Amino acid sequence: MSTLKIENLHVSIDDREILKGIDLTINTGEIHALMGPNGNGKSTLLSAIMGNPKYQVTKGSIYLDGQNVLEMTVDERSKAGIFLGMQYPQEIPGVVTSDFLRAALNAHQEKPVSLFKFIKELDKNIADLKMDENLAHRYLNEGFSGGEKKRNEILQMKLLKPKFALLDEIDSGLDVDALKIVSEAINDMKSESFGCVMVSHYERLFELVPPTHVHILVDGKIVLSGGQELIDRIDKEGYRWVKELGFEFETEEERQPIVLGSCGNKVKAK
Ligand SMILES: Nc1ncnc2c1ncn2[C@@H]1O[C@H](COP(=O)(O)OP(=O)(O)OP(=O)(O)O)[C@@H](O)[C@H]1O
Repeated sequence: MSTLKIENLHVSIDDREILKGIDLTINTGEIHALMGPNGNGKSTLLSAIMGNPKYQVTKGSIYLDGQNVLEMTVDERSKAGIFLGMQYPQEIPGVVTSDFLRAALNAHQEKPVSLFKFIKELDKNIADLKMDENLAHRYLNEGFSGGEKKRNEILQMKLLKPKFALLDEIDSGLDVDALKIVSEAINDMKSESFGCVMVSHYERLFELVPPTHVHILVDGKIVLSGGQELIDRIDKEGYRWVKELGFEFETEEERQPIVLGSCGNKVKAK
């Protein structure tokens, strides 16, 4: 089993503090849902774990099986088994998608993958994801539709086989059929050597890929952790009730998220 452990993480962008003390432990074999109102720091958390230099870690730690992730470069994090499926995948004109995928795969292995094996695996995954095979011969994400970009992120995940996938609104832009295909692809990855954090605003993704843990992030802090009952309540009532619980964090102990019982009541108050 592998563990990604985040403790008291504070992250700023241009000197504005966005994350204000995140504690989150993800083990392989677990699927964590991360929800929260717009602009409260969910993508910031995933980008900081992946090492985007725009996001400055000012306090706290991230460890992967005892290795200090904050001391690693982005490609070292990727080689160590962390993968980010981006909310807004970048278009890279001039870089052919299949060349990019092969280079990424080779960077993760001691010996380069043979062209035959790579093409076989690429073709299989493209077929599984019901992608247009011409996409692999086009420049990376250039002119791809929103849904094609998201499937391309999942294609990368399937080829790289990370220990931990951080999927940022992977469901946005997907039509109902594509959402089922992508969900199946995530479910196929499930194993004792794969863990996942999925950010989404919508219950549907979590119906198709049921999470083992659910967290709500408000104003840079994980304020509630629980199970499916949190998703159901957010779907019915939005976030107002979460904000009305009122959160102030003055001590380390208070910073621990509240855990809700199955009926949605607090079982461990701050
Ligand atoms: N590159 C950036 N430059 C400046 N501000 C940023 C940048 N990235 C994020 N922010 C700001 O940080 C805050 C948190 O943004 P973030 O994208 O993490 O929120 P989120 O919870 O993922 O929101 P959403 O649900 O809308 O995707 C927002 O106020 C956002 O404007």
